[in-house]
Amino acid sequence: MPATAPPILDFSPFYGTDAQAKAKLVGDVKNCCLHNGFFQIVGHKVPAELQERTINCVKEFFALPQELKEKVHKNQTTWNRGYENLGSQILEAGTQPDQKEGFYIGEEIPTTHSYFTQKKLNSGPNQWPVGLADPSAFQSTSMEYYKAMHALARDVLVVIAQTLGLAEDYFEKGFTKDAVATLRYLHYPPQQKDGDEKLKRGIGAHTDFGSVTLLMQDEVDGLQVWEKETSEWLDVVPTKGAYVVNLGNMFMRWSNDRYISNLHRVINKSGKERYSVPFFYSGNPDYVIDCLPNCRAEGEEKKYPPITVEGAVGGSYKASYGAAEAWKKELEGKKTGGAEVKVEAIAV
Ligand SMILES: O=C(O)CCC(=O)C(=O)O
Ligand SMILES: [Fe+2]
Repeated sequence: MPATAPPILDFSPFYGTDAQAKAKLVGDVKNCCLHNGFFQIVGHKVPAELQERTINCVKEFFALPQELKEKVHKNQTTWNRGYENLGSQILEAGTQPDQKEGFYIGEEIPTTHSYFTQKKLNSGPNQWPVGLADPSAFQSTSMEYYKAMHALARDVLVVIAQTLGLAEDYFEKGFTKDAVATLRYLHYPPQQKDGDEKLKRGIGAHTDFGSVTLLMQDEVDGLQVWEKETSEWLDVVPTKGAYVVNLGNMFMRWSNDRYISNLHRVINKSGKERYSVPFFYSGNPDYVIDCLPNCRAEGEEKKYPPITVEGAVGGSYKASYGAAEAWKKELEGKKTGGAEVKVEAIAV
């Protein structure tokens, strides 16, 4: 059978009473988690109208004059909220900086909150742009969508718990309490059709850092998922209203590598502007990630020592920005005849 992009699963049985349909959903999700940790869902409860309003916010923000975007630059915070220029991150060693610009949003955490004072995982106040038609609508829509993503992530985790034979509320007992998550608005300008595919990426091949990612794509394609069985990149053709769901590195570690955090990338060769909205669910920063039950055969050792969510997610994040800085220094070095800086392989 030819390899296909992540299957589209109907999530609606999760909200219904049909036990057989629920069991099928759990079985399908399990197969995907074992295969490459990627699936797509329709039949969720996020209103299409809210998705559309959110995508409109994304487009309006990136259409702002550059100086207005830079007024809310994320470098003005140490907690990574706000605008990020094109080319700020390298997610694939050996490629040029990623051809995307972004805007980061998270929980509105006041500077008096312990998450802020203890510098927990990107926690702090958001930065909100000015110059939009209705700045307060941008803010309220963004936060409404952010909350809807939290709810959907928790529902997906209930199903994932069941795929491992765990109680439905397994993750709700601590992991999802006061959980940290990041919503990211992304814009990928069109890349030249004859561009060097090997070196230019919208986002270089990478795996995500956290537990689960929920991605809304607009109608322009470009996302590809690595298929290890056939060694090829499979296009994830956008399906209106669907979420691409994938497991991140922390979940893979948590499951003793039973479930997969898989490589994916974006190359925007469509000739059109591409927009997407990933939501990265990290979890409670103090929660300790230690091999989940039912993830080891009799007598099999744990592969990893326990680590907090903060420890697992925080480190990978820093590495990907360090690589882009190193690349820029290397260029400068070449121009001035200075010493070359080697771009390190990135552990993401
Ligand atoms: O834009 C996309 O389709 C994918 C984005 C992504 O993989 C990421 O931000 O980690
Ligand atoms: Fe990703």
